[in-house]
Amino acid sequence: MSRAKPVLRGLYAVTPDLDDTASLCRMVEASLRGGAALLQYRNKLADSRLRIAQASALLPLCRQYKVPLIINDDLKLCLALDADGVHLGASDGDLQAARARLAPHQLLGASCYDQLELANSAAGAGVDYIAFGACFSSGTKPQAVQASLTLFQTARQAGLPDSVAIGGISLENAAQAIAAGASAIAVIGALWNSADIEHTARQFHQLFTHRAS
Ligand SMILES: Cc1ncc(COP(=O)(O)OP(=O)(O)O)c(N)n1
Ligand SMILES: Cc1nc(C(=O)O)sc1CCOP(=O)(O)O
Ligand SMILES: [Mg+2]
Repeated sequence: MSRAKPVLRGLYAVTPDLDDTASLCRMVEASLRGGAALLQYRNKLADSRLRIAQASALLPLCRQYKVPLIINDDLKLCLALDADGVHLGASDGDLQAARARLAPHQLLGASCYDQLELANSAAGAGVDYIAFGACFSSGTKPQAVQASLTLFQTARQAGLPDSVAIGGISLENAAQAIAAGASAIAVIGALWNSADIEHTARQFHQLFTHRAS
């Protein structure tokens, strides 16, 4: 049976660098209860054994909530687990080669930073979404380049794939990124550092359900 491609809209929760897998799963489940639409497994501090263990633990949780699990950086891990997609940045491998190895239902996302040229070439390589950032100043990645919110509308008008806003997204500024044309908002700090992850995820989610488009 062929599997449909997930819709890319809403809160895109990106995991924190946690080595305690049980805590990670509890936090992720709270975000899923709150309505996270996509989950990215990203752990920049874990070795490959821990990454395999954590992604393997998150996959059944995501399946239970019918939320796609996207693996950051690691196409091989995505393929080994039959996860729902992979996110690649500029130094994480060739997008066209990744597209060729992924099944049609698996998502491919690409970081485009502040560069429309990268978005154009990512689109040519067959990505499902492009990500622009940092949209705001990011505590997680303070060195990230700043990306203008005008990129979202320009990308949309150029017929490029759906775009994700990342970098410093909070409950205070997320509506600006959505109004600018972002289909999804990728969040680390403002979600996982909040006192009530489920409630915070729900508030992000509601930013999408309370508007027409
Ligand atoms: C949705 C999304 N957008 C951008 C990134 C950043 O990717 P990259 O530039 O490869 O940096 P790292 O996340 O690998 O540090 C992302 N992960 N997700
Ligand atoms: C992983 C990442 N990539 C970025 C980019 O600009 O490409 S900004 C970023 C960090 C996002 O974390 P927070 O929501 O805590 O700012
Ligand atoms: Mg990367």
